Amino acid sequence: MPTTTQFDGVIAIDGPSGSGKSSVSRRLATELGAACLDTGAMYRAVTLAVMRSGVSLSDTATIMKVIEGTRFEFGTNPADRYTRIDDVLVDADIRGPEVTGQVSAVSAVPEVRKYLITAQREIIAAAEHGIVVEGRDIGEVVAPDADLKIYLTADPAERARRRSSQDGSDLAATAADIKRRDTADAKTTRPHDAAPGAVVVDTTHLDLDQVLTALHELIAHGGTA
Ligand SMILES: Nc1ncnc2c1ncn2[C@@H]1O[C@H](COP(=O)(O)OP(=O)(O)OP(=O)(O)O)[C@@H](O)[C@H]1O
Ligand SMILES: Nc1ccn([C@H]2C[C@H](O)[C@@H](COP(=O)(O)O)O2)c(=O)n1
Repeated sequence: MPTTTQFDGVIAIDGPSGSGKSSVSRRLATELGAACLDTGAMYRAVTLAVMRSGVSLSDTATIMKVIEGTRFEFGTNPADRYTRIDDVLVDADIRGPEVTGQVSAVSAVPEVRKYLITAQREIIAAAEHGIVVEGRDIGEVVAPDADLKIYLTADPAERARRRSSQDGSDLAATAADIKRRDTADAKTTRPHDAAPGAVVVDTTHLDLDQVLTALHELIAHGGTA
């Protein structure tokens, strides 16, 4: 079992789709007694709200009216992470194929990013006992002064294998979807590159316990390998 390390700062975890950001962030936050923020869930939630509204993705002004008129809530307790839209839990809906197919396009709208980055910084500032924040642009854009920046990655084939064994999806279709999303996300963020100052953790040959052990060692040594 990884050792528990005292930490009450900000940890940024970025990486491509399926690299293990959510699983690792939730466990790390639990072991540190910190909060955790899934920024991908935020992009997914606004995507769902926009899709439900029927607004065209090219109509930025109306998209923003929909988003600003919607109540979003994001739970940051790692034991009880949730996403609500207008008081209704939407965790299953935001991870379904329809939202996954549209989220890169909505995330590419600059006004949407500005809105969510402001919200993310507010949540980070309000965290009282440290926070682990996961996404694609945390170490570079959202929290460039994070105390520790991690770039979590794994071979695309291994990422597809993990995702497909998690949800029972067809391996080839999952690999194609991961590739499509990495390519689409690369137009907006840099899922293939570590942020300046980030430590690269390649998990291709590491299980979750080994990843957690590596992260606790990094925290204990001030972010150096
Ligand atoms: N080191 C690991 N070894 C084995 N399986 C892992 C490892 N890390 C994550 N997994 C598994 O891989 C799958 C994808 O992980 P996870 O959802 O945490 O990735 P993610 O980077 O948050 O993905 P996305 O960006 O698509 O939300 C999960 O089933 C998770 O349990
Ligand atoms: N900081 C972030 C987080 C996520 N996104 C976009 C790109 C992803 O395809 C999508 C969903 O994220 P996931 O739940 O798969 O981690 O949201 C982003 O642009 N910036």
